[in-house]
Amino acid sequence: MSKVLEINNLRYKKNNKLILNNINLDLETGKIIGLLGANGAGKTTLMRLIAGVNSRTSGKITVSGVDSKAAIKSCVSMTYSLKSFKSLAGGGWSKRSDRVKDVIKFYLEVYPDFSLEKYQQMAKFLTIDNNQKIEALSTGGQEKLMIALTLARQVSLYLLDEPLNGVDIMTRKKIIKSIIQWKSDDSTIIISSHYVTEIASLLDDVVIIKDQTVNQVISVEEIQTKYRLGVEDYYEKIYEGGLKDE
Ligand SMILES: Nc1ncnc2c1ncn2[C@@H]1O[C@H](COP(=O)(O)OP(=O)(O)OP(=O)(O)O)[C@@H](O)[C@H]1O
Repeated sequence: MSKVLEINNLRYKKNNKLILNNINLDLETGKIIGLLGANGAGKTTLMRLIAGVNSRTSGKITVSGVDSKAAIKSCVSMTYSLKSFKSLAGGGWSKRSDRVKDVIKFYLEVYPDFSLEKYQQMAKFLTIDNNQKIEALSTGGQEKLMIALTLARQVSLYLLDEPLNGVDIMTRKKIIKSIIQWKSDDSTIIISSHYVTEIASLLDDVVIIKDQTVNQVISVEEIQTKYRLGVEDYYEKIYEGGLKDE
């Protein structure tokens, strides 16, 4: 199986504070990977570094065999908050962004890999109204829109940062179903979430960030067979520092 992501000795400092250190990670194509860690562990930062939104202090990131920021941006699709999107996208769309359909138009212009057909299928499934005003979207409505926009790009790596935050249980289930339904076999999804039990059924592998670095990379199968634990219990034990090899 080919590698979708290789990270070597990644280090990231912000305002003289060390946020991530000595990150080494190899991920194979085709999987759904849970990125787990406590508040402030550095999950969002790691995703932004992979997507090329933040610049690393040192180290190397390779996505689908390419390592320049510009090339990586065309291989990676990440969820952003709609509020922050103006600056991420270099501005411009907010003047036209009254309604969902304006954001779709913006995606079509900016991302040549954006599939309108795939977006429309997901929008139907997630009951997104393309005529709705952006400012009138609820938190769940914004998350659903961001998921549909992100997954409608045809790339090798998707980064879903807390897509279930502030979202009710029915919507969480719908978002999880849409991830399963619209993931292609040759793409990889990294998903961060504090709803560990809810996303567990999606996951092939788990990456745990602790003490500013990658503490664990393990398959869900190994968690279940070797440790006889569910993903959430395993994660809690790692954070408590109490897990020993059997
Ligand atoms: N602009 C900044 N300047 C300084 N420190 C920052 C900045 N942005 C984030 N940090 C710090 O970086 C660390 C990692 O933050 P990050 O948002 O990546 O964590 P996270 O794992 O995504 O957390 P959460 O689960 O709460 O979303 C935190 O300690 C945070 O305070």
